[in-house]
Amino acid sequence: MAEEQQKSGHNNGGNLIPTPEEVATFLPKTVAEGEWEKKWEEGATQWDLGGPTPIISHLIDTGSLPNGKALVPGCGTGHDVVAMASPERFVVGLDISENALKKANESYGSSPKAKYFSFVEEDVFTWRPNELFDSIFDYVFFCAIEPEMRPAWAKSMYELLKPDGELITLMYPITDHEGGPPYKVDVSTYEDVLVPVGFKAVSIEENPHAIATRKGKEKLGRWKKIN
Ligand SMILES: C[S@@+](CC[C@H](N)C(=O)[O-])C[C@H]1O[C@@H](n2cnc3c(N)ncnc32)[C@H](O)[C@@H]1O
Repeated sequence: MAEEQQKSGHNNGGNLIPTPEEVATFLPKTVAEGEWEKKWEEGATQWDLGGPTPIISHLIDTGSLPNGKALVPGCGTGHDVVAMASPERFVVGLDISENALKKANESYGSSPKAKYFSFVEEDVFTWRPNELFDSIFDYVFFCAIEPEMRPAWAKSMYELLKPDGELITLMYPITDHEGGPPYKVDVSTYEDVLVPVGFKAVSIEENPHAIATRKGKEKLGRWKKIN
């Protein structure tokens, strides 16, 4: 059924799942207008933590990140990508911004881990590699896209993962502010788009490792792709 939903672009459970043609009509907003590139050029990147988000280090230390091939969509300067990379886990950091990836390469291009990750300049909504991923980690990407793109985001996550792949969402910001980006989120915001395309929540937990300014505004969601 999930497959049918994807192909049809029909309304399921109140969520419109766009066809690739519809997604293409959204793209001018995020890509052609060059908004993200401008932010990177101007250094208006207040979201950048300057290092990996602490929950990633915790998941690595506790052996709770899947091995295999991992994707970080909207990876920015790639701190999480490099932290996650290991001989057991090859990580692809994807971003549409040439400037973001230039910074990522400047910072990490000569890292001793360089053979375990790569940065790819592509659009999450249209990029479909031949080889699918075992896991995807989304942090500050879901909240950065326009809310009407969320069904297309869910569809992309589904299409980029292997059949039993895992999507890990660090849900942020769980607030009640208006506007964005970042746009406010909550658990149901993710459920509303992930469940109709074929994901099941495995666990949703508070993030005790959030940085001080994000404390109480983050939850870690782990989702399995079911068919
Ligand atoms: C708010 S930043 C977050 C970066 C990083 N995840 C972090 O937490 O530091 C969102 C990133 O998504 C990228 N982005 C926006 N739309 C994208 C798209 N359609 N495909 C790939 N990357 C995209 C932007 O260039 C930007 O680097």
